[in-house]
Formats: sequence, C-alpha cells, structure tokens
Amino acid sequence: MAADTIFAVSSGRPPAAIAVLRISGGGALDAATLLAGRLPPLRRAAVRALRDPVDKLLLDRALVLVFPGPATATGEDLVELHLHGGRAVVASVERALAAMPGLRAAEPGEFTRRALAHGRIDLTEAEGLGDLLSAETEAQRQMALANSDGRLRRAVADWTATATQLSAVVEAVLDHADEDDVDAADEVLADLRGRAGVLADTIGVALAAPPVERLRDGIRVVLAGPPNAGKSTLLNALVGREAAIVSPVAGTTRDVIEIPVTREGMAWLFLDTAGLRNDSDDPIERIGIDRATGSIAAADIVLWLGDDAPPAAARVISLYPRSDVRDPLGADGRIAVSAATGAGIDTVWGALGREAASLLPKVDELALNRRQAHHAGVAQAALQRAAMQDDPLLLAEELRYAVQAFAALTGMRATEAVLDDLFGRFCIGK
Ligand SMILES: Nc1nc2c(ncn2[C@@H]2O[C@H](COP(=O)(O)OP(=O)(O)OP(=O)(O)O)[C@@H](O)[C@H]2O)c(=O)[nH]1
Ligand SMILES: [K+]
Ligand SMILES: [Mg+2]
Repeated sequence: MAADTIFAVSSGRPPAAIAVLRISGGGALDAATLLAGRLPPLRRAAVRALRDPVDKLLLDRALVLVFPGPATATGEDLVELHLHGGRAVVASVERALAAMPGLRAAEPGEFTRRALAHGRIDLTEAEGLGDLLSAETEAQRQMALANSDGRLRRAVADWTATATQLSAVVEAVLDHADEDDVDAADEVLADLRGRAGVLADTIGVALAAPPVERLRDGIRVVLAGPPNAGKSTLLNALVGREAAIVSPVAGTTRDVIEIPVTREGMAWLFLDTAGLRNDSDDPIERIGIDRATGSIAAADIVLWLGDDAPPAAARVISLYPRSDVRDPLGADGRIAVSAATGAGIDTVWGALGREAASLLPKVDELALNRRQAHHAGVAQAALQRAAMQDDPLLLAEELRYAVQAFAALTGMRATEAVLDDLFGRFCIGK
C-alpha cells in the first residue's frame, strides 16, 4: 500500500520573499512534472514555469529541485519548489497539487514522521528536532542540536550492542550447558553479571542528569516570606517590570503569580506568593497562603525573605530584604537586598545562577527527557536484576527486557500515541 504524497510550505507562513514548498512521496516527481514540464537534473536547481495541469495557466516561475529517495530528508522522493512567497501564488500551487490524485496537504510534523518511519532518524533525533524548533534560549538550542544530531541515538545504540553481546554469551552458555565443565560456565556467567551491572551504572549516569524539559520549562524560583517582606517588589526588580502589585498593605498578594524570564541563555519561572502568617482570618488570604505553601513544596529554589527559619524546601537562598531601611548588621549571613535601590540584586542573580548549574542538564553531557528516562529506567532495572541473577535462563530474559526498553527509547517500538503527541507539537511543513 503506497502512502499519500504530501506537500506543504516548509519555510514559514506567507507572505515572504520566497516560499519553499516541499512535495514528498511516491508521486512527488510525477506531480512536479505535471506542474513544471521537464524536470531539472537530480539535485540541481533550475527555473521552470509552473502551470496548472488542467487549464495550462501560468501559476509562477519557480526554482525546482528534485531529490530522489531514499537518501532524502524524508526517505522518499522529494521535490522542492522555491516559489515567490505571496499568499495567492502559494495558494494557487497548493490548489493545483491538491487536485492531483494521491496528493494531499501534509499534517503537522508529517515530513519528519516519514523520516522516522523510513529510518532516516530515530525518535530521540525527532524529539531533538522538535525541541530545536521550539528552542527559545541558547541552552535549549545547544541541547536540542546535540540530540537532533544523534548523540543519544548513538549512546543507546552502544548500550543495545552491549546488552545484545551479553545475550549472545548467555545463549552460548545455555547451548553448551551439558557439555562444558560447570566451573567454566559459572565463571562466564559471573563475568556477564558484572558487565550487566556496569551497563546499568552507565545508564544511571544519564538518568541522574536533570531532565531536558527543565531547559524549556525554566527553573522554578518561589519568592516566599511573611506579609509585607517585600516579595512582590523584589519580584518586579528581578524580572525588570511591574509584574506584581505592590502596596504597604500586608496581605496584598493572594494568588500565585508566575512570570517567565530568560536571562543569559537560561529560562526561569518566578513565582510570587502570598505572605505566610498563621493568624489571618481572611478566608481568601488563607487560600493564598495554602497555595504559597504548595508552591514552596514544588519549587526548585526558594528565595526566602523572612527573618525566621525558612520552611523545608529543596534549595533555599536566604535574603535580607529592604536593606536600605534596615540595620546592615542584621543580615547575619543572608544576602542583603534592596528592591528600592537595586543593591544586592546582582548578588541574588549570582546565587541563583550557581544553584541553576546543578539543576539544568549540561549541554556537553547526555541528558534525557521524561519519556526517554522512563525507558532508560526500565532498562536499568532489568540490567540490575540481571547483575544478581544466577539462573542463565532468567538472566537472558532480563537482557531481553533491557533491549526491548532501548528499542522503545529510540522509537523502534514507539506507539502511535507517542508519535501523535510528539509530531502534534511540530509545525506544518516540518
Ligand atoms: N524602602 C524599601 N521599601 C520596600 C522595599 N521593598 C518593598 N518595600 C515596600 O514594602 C511594602 C510591601 O512591599 P510588597 O512588595 O508589597 O511586599 P510583599 O511581601 O509582596 O507583601 P504581601 O504581598 O502583602 O505579602 C511596600 O510599601 C513596598 O514599597 C525595599 O527594598 N526598600
Ligand atoms: K504588601
Ligand atoms: Mg506581595
């Protein structure tokens, strides 16, 4: 069964100077011939008059490029038409293509999905591409580029090769179970268990890295402390705009206010919260305090503006706020900061940056997104069990589990749901 031939503008929404329209599939060359007449030599650009195949009316003069499959971006025959980028020009060519049997407009991400289906890329590279397209910070871009370029695919290929080798050894031991001497077989199995354990540890290193998603979602920094401590004023100073209401009235902030910020190539999410106090009899303020408590629990970093001991949280940076109107000696090891004068703001950013270093994956090291980490975790657990398994039959079974989990990680066994979810995030024409 031949799949449809698909087409879409891949260069962004018209109008633009040029619109690159791609056609991919078994009917791509025929479709292009219908429009352009004689096609240029393969992989060589040439200008052609594009005509409506039905009424022969001129649609555009365009650069035509023909790439024969399977060595193309999609793994199929691929044609690029570099059109004049006006809306009506693009629409007229799209209409002519849609009228041809077997041709239809591409769904979001469908070109990349075909690349995956034809083995041109694996799922980790497709995910890297998706991240690359949506990258808004320098850190995201670098990580996504490394993954879209096959860094993770190569690592998983190595893990798979090792696990497969180990499986072959167990099979050999099983095959010769009654001939060879038992001590030698035991020795081989002991060595094997050791190597399964080493592989489990290798995967553990990647699993220990912070999740890739944090690059995109940002580091969650919660400003917390008693009422009127100056939380909202400090938030505004940190994010550089009047994002939260400030007033001398204690209990001004009730809802949690989330402000995303990009700074020095990193994404941050700042959360301003209601002042914490036990004696509020305002039911709305009490709800705010509950929300504040929840935010603190889910924070990556808490900026604590209170004089009392901070609440239990993952990482706390203690501040001495409103330092312009307080005794400098009172800071007592905390970072003195004044939103009014700007004193100490850079120091707070410095402290945040130091904490961030361990919260974000490093661009030159392997890191996994949550989907990938799930499968890596399954493989690691199987290998850890293999490392303690005396029975060669069960050991072989664990190794098979690990290899299956690797296949799921790279998408060789990805479900439709996983693919729909991923490619739904892509734009049309990618
Ligand atoms: N002098 C001085 N006043 C400040 C500073 N920061 C905040 N204030 C004042 O302190 C008061 C309270 O500030 P907010 O930012 O509303 O304090 P908050 O902690 O958000 O208060 P709630 O939301 O009510 O819990 C306001 O009148 C601010 O102008 C500062 O650095 N220096
Ligand atoms: K206030
Ligand atoms: Mg406030």
